[in-house]
Formats: sequence, structure tokens, C-alpha cells
Amino acid sequence: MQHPLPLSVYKFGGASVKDAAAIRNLQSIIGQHPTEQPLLVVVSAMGKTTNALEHLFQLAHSGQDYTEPLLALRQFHQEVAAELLPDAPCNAQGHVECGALSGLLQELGDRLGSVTKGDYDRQYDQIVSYGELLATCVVAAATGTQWLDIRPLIRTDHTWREGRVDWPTTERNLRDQVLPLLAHGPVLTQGFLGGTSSGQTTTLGREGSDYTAAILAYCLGGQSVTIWKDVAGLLNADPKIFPNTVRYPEISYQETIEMAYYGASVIHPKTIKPLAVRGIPLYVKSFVDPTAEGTKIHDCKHAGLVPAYIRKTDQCLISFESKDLTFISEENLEVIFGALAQVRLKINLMQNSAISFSVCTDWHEYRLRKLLETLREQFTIYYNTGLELYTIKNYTAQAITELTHGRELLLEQRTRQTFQFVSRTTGL
Ligand SMILES: Nc1ncnc2c1ncn2[C@@H]1O[C@H](COP(=O)(O)OP(=O)(O)O)[C@@H](O)[C@H]1O
Ligand SMILES: N[C@@H](CC(=O)OP(=O)(O)O)C(=O)O
Repeated sequence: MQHPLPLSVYKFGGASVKDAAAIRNLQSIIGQHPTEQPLLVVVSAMGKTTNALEHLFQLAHSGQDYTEPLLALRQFHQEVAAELLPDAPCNAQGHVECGALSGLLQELGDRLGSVTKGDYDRQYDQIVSYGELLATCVVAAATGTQWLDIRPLIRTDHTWREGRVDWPTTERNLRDQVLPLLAHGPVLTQGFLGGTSSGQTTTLGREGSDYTAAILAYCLGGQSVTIWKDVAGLLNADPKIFPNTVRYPEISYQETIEMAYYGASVIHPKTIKPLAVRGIPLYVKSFVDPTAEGTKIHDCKHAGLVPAYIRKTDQCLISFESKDLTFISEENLEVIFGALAQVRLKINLMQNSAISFSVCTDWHEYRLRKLLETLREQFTIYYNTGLELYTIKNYTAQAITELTHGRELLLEQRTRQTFQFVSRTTGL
């Protein structure tokens, strides 16, 4: 079944649903969408709920008491629901009836109670996914949109915490199940979530709701995706870190993919590819000023973009030296790459010299420990933690001088468009 009019996909992240006032603002934004045009809305967990769920899961997994933080999470959702739905009836416990909210909160408590030792990543997904389920329940009730459980539709493999999408099955599921619903008005669903063939919940990687919006637009033939943020659009740097930022009115998929890859946290790195493949434009707009222009990301050419600055914190620089002072050969590199892939440490930057090979990765203590266990026999390994990785895209000599001034550079690298360095954390 094909929808007769072009479909728009809107995505609202944690900041845009952080409390009742933010959800009313969301309601006003979707209310301005032409009623005759199909709209699919993707919503993330409210505010910092995903962090709170991670914390709850860690407590449960390590056998510690989680009663208070669970109560706080319950109360937060119930209070927001009560504020948004003042006329709704209350249940036997005195909580406002808000779709499946009470049932989901009960389920979350039960699941936390049955967390067992081991099997960390699979159990993480079963718990942390409640953020999006709870948020969509509240937002759908408040906005009168159709609530959709996305987990049986976005099919992934069993890579817990970073499910890999089975595109043909997902496309078939979405077309069969979602297109008929869109004919009856806006549909609202969860970002970040998927499900396996055996019906278990997976997550798509932290901050993965942008990616969900792209999956939906790709599979359903969307005409555009709009992600609503607390910034004016895609800027040349994170305004929370760098002063005097500049907005890009339009920018290519290619430039954006590179910025996201280097760590610009405004867009999840996996978001762009599905959109580029089907030529679907991505708009980044401000939920604070919804009529402002924002940024259009599409297939365009531009000359002379201003330099973009990206900082990745919590970095670790690992250096491998061959024990017998032989050269770093292809055989050695194969072993190192294999071990990095096995422990799921992603390389953010790498460099080799005759007897040493260095990689900069995100800091994950447990994964690094496993890496050291695997490679200790074969290599002498040094590592530094508490580092930052800076990238300047489309750099100028002046941009490099200003950013590196007064810093000790542990490693630097330059291509024609990109300058990167690793330094100790000092702040800007
Ligand atoms: N290049 C950039 N342009 C705009 N915002 C950026 C950029 N890089 C990082 N950010 C940060 O991204 C934030 C918005 O993304 P995020 O917090 O993930 O939103 P949400 O979770 O609400 O979807 C902004 O508040 C800003 O601090
Ligand atoms: N709630 C998830 C997924 C997500 O994308 O969130 P946000 O849109 O708020 O970045 C997370 O915090 O990782």
C-alpha cells in the first residue's frame, strides 16, 4: 500500500520532551504540519532518562539496591503525564490513566528484579529500552497521536546495544504495518529501538534515534526528515564548547557524514547514509524557534565552507610495540585489528611508525583490559587516558594555530581537508 501524499518524518530527542512544557511545544510543532499530509513522529527518552536507566541497570546487575532511583523515574513520568492530562481518570493506585504507562512502569520494575549476573549487553537492552517506551506513551496520549511499538518492525540481528538492521525484513514490515496507520493521522513511535527475530529488544547505539528516523524515511519512501534540536541548525561547532559558532544554511550529505563520524554529536553518524541513498533531505531545525530556517542537508555542492571544529572527550591513546624490535608488519597489524574488533574498540585515529603502532579510541576500561589480555604476550603496550581528540575540517593555518596554542600534542595528523590531534584534557 502506498500513501497518496508525501510522508514527513519528525524526530524529537531527549531535550525536546524533557518535561510537560517541552511536550506542549512538540504538540504545537506537529499541530502546524498540514493535516492532510502523513506524519510519522519519532521520540527519544525524556531528558536524561536513558542515563538514569543505565544507572538503574548497573545497580541491578551488580546486586545493589535500586529502589530510590526507580521510584524517582516512576514519579517523574507519572507527574509529567498528570500535568499533561489533568482531566484523565486515575487508576486504583491514584495514577493518571495514560495509555500503557502504568503497565510499562510495572514491567520495568519486574524486569529489573529478574536481572541476573553475566549476559550484560543483552540485559542492558531489555532495561534501557524502557526510556523510549515510557516517553512515547506519555507523548502519544498528550498529543492524541497513534502509538506504535517499533520493536517488532525494525528487525535487527543479535548485536546487543548496536543492533544491525535487516533492511529487507524491516522495509517489508514497515510498509505492511505503518502505511495503513498513516492514513488515519499522525503516528508516533520510539527511536533507538529494534527487535530480533526471536522477539527480544535491541538498541541501535546511544543517541540512535536520529538513525531510526532515517530508517523509517528510507523504508517508507519519506519525502523529508526533520530533527528538532535545541540549536539553530547544524553549526560549525558545538556552541556548548566553542564560542562564535556559525550555522550552515545547507550542507552536503558527505560533509555531514564526516562531521558526525569525527564526533559532532548533533547527528548520529549512521543517520546520513540511508537518506543519501534515497536522496531524502534532512532538516535540522530549532524546536525553540520552529519557523527559523535551520539547516538543509542534501545532495549539494558548496565552495569554501568555514572550518568545522569537533572535540571528542574521554579518549585513550594505545601504542603497540613489537617485542623484538621488528617492524610493524601487515601480519602484526592484522592481529591488532582483529583484537580491537573482537573487544569492540573502535579506532578514532591511527598512526604507525617503524616499530610502533598507535590508535586513539573511546575510553572503555573493560574493553581495554580484554585487549591487553589478548595482546600482552605479543606486544609491549602503553596507553594514556584522559585525552581529547580534536578535528578541524576544512582547516586554515590560523584555525590550527589558534586551537593548538598552549597544548601538548601527543599525536597529530593532517590530510588535505582535515587536521586532527590528540592532547591532554585542559578545556578550551
Ligand atoms: N556541529 C554542531 N552543531 C549543532 N549542535 C551541536 C554540534 N555539535 C554538537 N552539538 C550539540 O548537539 C546538541 C543537540 O544534540 P542532542 O543533545 O543529541 O539532541 P537530542 O538528544 O535532543 O536529539 C546541541 O545542544 C549541541 O550542544
Ligand atoms: N535515548 C537514547 C537515544 C537517543 O537518540 O536519544 P537523543 O535523541 O536524546 O540523543 C540515548 O539517550 O542514547
